[in-house]
Amino acid sequence: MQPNIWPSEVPDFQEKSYKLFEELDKLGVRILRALALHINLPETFFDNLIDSGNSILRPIYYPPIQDGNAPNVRAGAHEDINFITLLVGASAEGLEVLTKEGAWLPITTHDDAIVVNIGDMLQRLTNNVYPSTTHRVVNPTNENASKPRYSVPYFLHPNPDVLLDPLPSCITPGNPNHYPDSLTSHEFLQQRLREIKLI
Ligand SMILES: O=C(O)CCC(=O)C(=O)O
Ligand SMILES: [Fe+2]
Repeated sequence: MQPNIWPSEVPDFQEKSYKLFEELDKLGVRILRALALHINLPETFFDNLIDSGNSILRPIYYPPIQDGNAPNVRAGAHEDINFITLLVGASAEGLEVLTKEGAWLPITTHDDAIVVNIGDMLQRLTNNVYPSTTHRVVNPTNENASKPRYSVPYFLHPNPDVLLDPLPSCITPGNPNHYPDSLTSHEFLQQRLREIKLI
């Protein structure tokens, strides 16, 4: 992984970013505990699968769109690769999630609300019991269209050696194993990064 770039123009950037990273990481542990209980796993089941600091806090800058003919989509429909993603409110609307009915639902958060998306690694581990959230970012149609957009997702990743094979408790006659090939989280990540041509 590339080293962090710390802008010197913003005095407390490094300290505040680390603080945000740590707080989102703690929140992620709590959310995974709730997700574990909901599918009858021990509450702390995920705790030692995510304790090696493999997660990423990624500030994203979407440039302003000044060209009226530019595509309306800033980030195309996709699923995140990791366990869960925590999104603090972005600087402008635009995030949309795909509902079960196949409609795009705009998600606009205020104040201290945090959006939680399930990623493909959790989907795999739970044999689709927790399906990953398909989402995209569109360009707003109001005056925010011509402004840049900032968003800072926290991608909570399992440790690289975690086996992402479906948990036996998530395999039932009605939900047979969808992922018979054994893969570690590291192998899964490499496979996905190759698919999207990032490596
Ligand atoms: O910009 C956002 O609000 C979401 C970004 C996103 O979906 C991603 O980076 O995977
Ligand atoms: Fe995403």
